[in-house]
Amino acid sequence: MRTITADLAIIGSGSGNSLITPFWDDRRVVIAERGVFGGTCLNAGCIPTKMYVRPAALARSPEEAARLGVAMRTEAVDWPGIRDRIFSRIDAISAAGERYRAEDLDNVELISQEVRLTGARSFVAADGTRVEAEQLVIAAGSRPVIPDIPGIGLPQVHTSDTVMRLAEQPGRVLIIGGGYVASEFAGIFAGLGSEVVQVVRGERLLRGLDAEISARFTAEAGRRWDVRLGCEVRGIEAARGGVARGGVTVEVGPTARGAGDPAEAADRAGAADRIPADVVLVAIGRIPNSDLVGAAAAGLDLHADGRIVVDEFQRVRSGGAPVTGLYALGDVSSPHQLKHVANHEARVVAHNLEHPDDLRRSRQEVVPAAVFSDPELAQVGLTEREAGARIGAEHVTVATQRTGDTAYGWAMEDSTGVFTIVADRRDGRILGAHAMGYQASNLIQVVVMAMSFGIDAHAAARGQYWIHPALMEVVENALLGLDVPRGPEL
Ligand SMILES: Cc1cc2nc3c(=O)[nH]c(=O)nc-3n(C[C@H](O)[C@H](O)[C@H](O)COP(=O)(O)OP(=O)(O)OC[C@H]3O[C@@H](n4cnc5c(N)ncnc54)[C@H](O)[C@@H]3O)c2cc1C
Ligand SMILES: NC(=O)c1ccc[n+]([C@@H]2O[C@H](COP(=O)([O-])OP(=O)(O)OC[C@H]3O[C@@H](n4cnc5c(N)ncnc54)[C@H](O)[C@@H]3O)[C@@H](O)[C@H]2O)c1
Repeated sequence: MRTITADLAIIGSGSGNSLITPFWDDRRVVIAERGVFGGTCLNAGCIPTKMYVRPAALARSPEEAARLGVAMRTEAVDWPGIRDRIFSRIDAISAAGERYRAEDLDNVELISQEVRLTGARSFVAADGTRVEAEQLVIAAGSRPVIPDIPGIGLPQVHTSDTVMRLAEQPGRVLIIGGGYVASEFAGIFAGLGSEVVQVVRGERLLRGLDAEISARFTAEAGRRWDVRLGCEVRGIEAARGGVARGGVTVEVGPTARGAGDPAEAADRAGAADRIPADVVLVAIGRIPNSDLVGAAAAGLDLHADGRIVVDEFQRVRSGGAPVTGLYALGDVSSPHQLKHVANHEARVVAHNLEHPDDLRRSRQEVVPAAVFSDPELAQVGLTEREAGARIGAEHVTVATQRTGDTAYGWAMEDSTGVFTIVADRRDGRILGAHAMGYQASNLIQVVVMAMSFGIDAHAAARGQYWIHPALMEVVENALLGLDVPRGPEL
């Protein structure tokens, strides 16, 4: 069997692909990829989902237009056309990236197979090819969790990996889960006109977000699609006729968990709905692919949830100590599972590979996130409760601005948008922000910038002009609503 000796070996072609900088032009690099080249974000994650979000927003715009006195109608949604537009672009980028790595670069070898670690800086591919490297990076990502439910293997059951490539738009989608993926797809399918039933174990959607925003979003989602809170899927069966295009029947009942006494638990277990659906989407979290690379067998330290343990320089730990020349980045090691975090870590690792005597730390203090659902959500930093626990509730000041109470909100007749900022009342330091509504992911970036560069709330509000009457005045007003010390003004 062949053994390749490399200066750098990378497992995973998502964020890992960006590590091959010009520095490696005269050095030997191996990159292994078991699936589609380019990883999750490009092929089945951020990019295609957001390319569906836009047509979904357009398709549901008649509802908003009617509020403003414009009568519009969505004539039709061309799912195959939308799908093919999205994937003709994406598949071409993936194929070109693969070709470039496999054929155009003499110093890079692409191994299109699953590989498993045989040591700290070596691995073996499925066909027996061995790779021994001076430095190795594990950028193996994560994959959807599949629950152990009867019928889970039916062809109508999908994950985010497959649901965007359906041959036709489903009439009715049943979505299991209340997190990011579930809430984004619920918004997409409902916007495009599919009936959506979202089955959630807890009492709120997106429970990881600020409690107020999560409660407001749960209420908004319930107005747009059928949200079954406190429920679980007990089984999925192929429908015997009745459901168009060979769908399924899904048994959904209240969660037995949390029922106080056994009689109530028994009642809950007995009650169940049988819900027909064309497609079931499972979206209950993602597990790190550390098992696929054989991280435990190679002696690498793992967190309880399967993530590889790294230090602040992204060096992998084994027996508590960092392993020289072995790094991990992205979903396989990060608690965030966000592409902008994986990209940042890849930039840090790229530097550290090239400068082993001058290591850089990855910075995780101010990590924003957005959920591109309907309505859109965004967050950064601490919630009010977390801030209270951190600095004492008496030092926390919070202001919430409704979009509907600003000039742009009047123009939109907005009734959903809110922007909340949490700060330290002693010095105006911004601790967090939580937003829901139109363009929430863009609006929050101003706060991300203030937090990243240490601009206090009053300086952010009054140290610059805010264009009037732009939507961004929502953020200005939230900043002005905080009880913080006032400094110089523009
Ligand atoms: C539906 C969806 C929507 C998302 N939307 C957003 C968003 O809007 N914004 C955002 O910030 N994040 C989003 N994310 C999260 C984002 O996609 C991930 O955080 C990011 O892609 C992780 O990058 P990565 O490089 O760590 O892993 P990946 O891109 O998953 O790359 C890992 C690669 O390693 C390969 N691999 C694994 N094991 C092996 C092995 N043993 N041998 C060889 N190859 C192997 C895998 O096949 C994979 O291609 C979304 C995720 C999903 C699922
Ligand atoms: N816009 C974005 O940035 C974006 C979009 C999609 C995904 N992502 C990333 O991908 C990650 C994974 O997304 P996700 O939505 O799969 O996970 P998630 O962690 O966001 O949500 C998982 C949901 O499933 C529920 N759940 C867990 N186990 C369950 C079970 N056995 N039965 C029923 N429900 C169960 C949880 O309570 C939760 O509501 C996210 O955490 C996020 O970091 C980001």
